[in-house]
Amino acid sequence: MSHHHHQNTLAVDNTVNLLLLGISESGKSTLFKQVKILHQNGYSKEELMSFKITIQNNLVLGMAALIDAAQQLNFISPQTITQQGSTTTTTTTTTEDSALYEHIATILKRSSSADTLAFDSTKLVSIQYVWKHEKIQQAYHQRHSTYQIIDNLNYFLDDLDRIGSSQYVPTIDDILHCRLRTTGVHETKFEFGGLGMRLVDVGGQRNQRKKWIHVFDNVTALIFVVSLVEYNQVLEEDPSTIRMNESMLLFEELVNCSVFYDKPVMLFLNKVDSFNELIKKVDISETCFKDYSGKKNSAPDAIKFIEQKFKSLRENKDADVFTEVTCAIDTNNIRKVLENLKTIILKESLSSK
Ligand SMILES: Nc1nc2c(ncn2[C@@H]2O[C@H](COP(=O)(O)OP(=O)(O)OP(=O)(O)O)[C@@H](O)[C@H]2O)c(=O)[nH]1
Ligand SMILES: [Mg+2]
Repeated sequence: MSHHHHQNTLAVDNTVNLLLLGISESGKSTLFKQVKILHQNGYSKEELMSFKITIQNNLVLGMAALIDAAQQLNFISPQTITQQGSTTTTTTTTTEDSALYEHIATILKRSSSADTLAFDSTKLVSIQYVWKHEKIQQAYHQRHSTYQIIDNLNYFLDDLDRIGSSQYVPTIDDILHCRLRTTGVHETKFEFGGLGMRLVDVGGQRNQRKKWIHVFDNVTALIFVVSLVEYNQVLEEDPSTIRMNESMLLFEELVNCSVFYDKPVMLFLNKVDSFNELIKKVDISETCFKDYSGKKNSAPDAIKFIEQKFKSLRENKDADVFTEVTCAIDTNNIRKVLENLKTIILKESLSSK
């Protein structure tokens, strides 16, 4: 095949334009980070340090969300904490309980003027105490689907001594585990097996999606990212909607619109590591897949089912949906996934005329 054939699907400058789309927290930016690790220069010390604040915010905001959830689920009493973070309980509590509420108050304390909850090292002991507390652990492992806890909170909380130290420099693993919501449009270019690639990352929350239209020109392939644990999570923007349902609606809308109708579509079923744990506790038929009649608590069966659900949404039956089950925080996994992606892109661009 001659190079002329590439021109049909690749952009005029022979660049492969890849678009990462999907709802919030599906893992788009984590994949974007992997490209930097695998195909660009990785992270310099300065770049690693720039994540320190994000990680510390993950710690304290994550803890606050967990405390809130523990109250809502009645693991700890809700009346005891005021907005200012002081305890107001007058009921008799055990010594252990009053220690817990004091530490909670310390974590939720806001610096005098600013009203945002911020990290400072004086909160470390309290974060450690509260995280280890039995009731908080129970709340965390309840994994109830109606509250918002960032995915990898335990990763950071279990390593508090390292992360809280004044000498702390974030590692690559820390970067891959931390959570920073994307706003706006981010693009990066890299060379991969003789191909020039351009990868675009956008924010997935509802209020970010109106910006997507601006990146729909000259797309080579769509990479739609779904977090497999979404079946047990609700949207932050709209707690009455199960995330997986939002993902399916969005996928259906995108793959059937004229921009992507004939384009290669890659479906990344992400967070398989967390999914493999969750599926043991919560079956997909308990939440958004009431029609699932496969083997209960079986990861492979559930994944197959979810894959079929998504695939069936594509109206263009001449076009495939290429599925990859991924773990975006695992660099070796993403190395293989990107190899497969390249193979598919090359095959597709050759076969389309
Ligand atoms: N355990 C685990 N965590 C993951 C995986 N992929 C992403 N995460 C975590 O999930 C969280 C959200 O990932 P992001 O990449 O920021 O999600 P996003 O799709 O860019 O979200 P928006 O920018 O809001 O659209 C981060 O804390 C990631 O570390 C995975 O495969 N396994
Ligand atoms: Mg993002």
